[in-house]
Amino acid sequence: MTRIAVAGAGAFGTALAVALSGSPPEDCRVTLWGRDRAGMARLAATRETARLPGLRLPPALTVTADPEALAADVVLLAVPAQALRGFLAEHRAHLAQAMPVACCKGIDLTTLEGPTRLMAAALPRSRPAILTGPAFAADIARGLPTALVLACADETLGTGLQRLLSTPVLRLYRTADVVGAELGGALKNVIAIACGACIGGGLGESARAALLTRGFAEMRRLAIALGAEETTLMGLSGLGDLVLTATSEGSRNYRLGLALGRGEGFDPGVTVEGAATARAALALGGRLGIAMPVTAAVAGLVEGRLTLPEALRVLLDRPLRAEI
Ligand SMILES: NC(=O)c1ccc[n+]([C@@H]2O[C@H](COP(=O)([O-])OP(=O)(O)OC[C@H]3O[C@@H](n4cnc5c(N)ncnc54)[C@H](O)[C@@H]3O)[C@@H](O)[C@H]2O)c1
Ligand SMILES: O=P(O)(O)OC[C@H](O)CO
Repeated sequence: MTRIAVAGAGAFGTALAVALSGSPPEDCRVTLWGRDRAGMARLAATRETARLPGLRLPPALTVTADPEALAADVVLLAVPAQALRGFLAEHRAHLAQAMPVACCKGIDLTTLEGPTRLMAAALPRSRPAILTGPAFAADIARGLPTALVLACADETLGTGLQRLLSTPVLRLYRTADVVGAELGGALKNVIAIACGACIGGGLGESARAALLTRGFAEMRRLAIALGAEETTLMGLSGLGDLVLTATSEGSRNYRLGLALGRGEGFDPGVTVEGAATARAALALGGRLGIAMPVTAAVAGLVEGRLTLPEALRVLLDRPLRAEI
């Protein structure tokens, strides 16, 4: 019997748990763990969650707030990237024997490290993996067809996880390029905020295409300098996720951008990974001497240091250059 635990009962964790328990491989049990005891008791009773309206949890899915559930064979970590370090520190003992799979997209603002480095530091005996790519939780939960990428440096473990976590409609590709997969997922959120601000500010779809493309060039530059392979960035986690997130109001990052562009407020309780990651990526770019003008504009916007017209002027006033 393989025990899969999903840690984090937000939109993505719940969607993954639902997808995996809807058609579990033989001899597999799926448990959704959340930290909020009252909330998890309510979820167990009602089988419904406000995070995914209209969804009913399948009967095969166990939900709990008991941290013992984290002592599973495979644990999918679907907590926000900025919460991952704290989560790992708090639950290190339970996770010690597990195969951890990051399911979050971001760069930790304090350490400037991605989820798999944080996992390797907290759980030194583990071989961390990451599951990422273009998919909204609501689409996965509804059983719509989606494709993600599973990255693990150990090819045997990666192949096992790919089989375990694929379903008839959730198709997993595999890569050994963990750095590329996690940076593709983290950095696309920053560019999605820029694209949302562009549309929210009435700058037009042509400007958005330019931002998306030049933002992608920036993503590739930083990721490759940090050890990623270019092909990974051209795949599902990178271009694929950027296209989804930078063009859809289903994305929270894009919606934050829309609000910034329109000069409207935005609920600070909503998980928007790109806001902190813009600052982290800018710091990494500074450390490596990599120009990141779109990321700098996003960091300036989210911190309130720049208005949209100011950010636009900075981008347009840059010296003319070759397209690389
Ligand atoms: N929602 C999506 O469509 C989607 C798709 C792909 C990837 N992701 C990624 O999944 C991650 C989680 O996003 P989400 O959409 O589930 O967000 P969410 O806001 O819906 O849920 C986050 C959950 O994490 C829990 N949490 C926060 N800090 C915690 C901590 N220290 N310990 C334990 N639990 C904690 C919260 O209580 C909440 O239940 C993000 O990195 C996001 O980029 C989301
Ligand atoms: O709602 P967002 O902006 O966090 O995007 C969700 C996923 O990352 C899309 O792949």
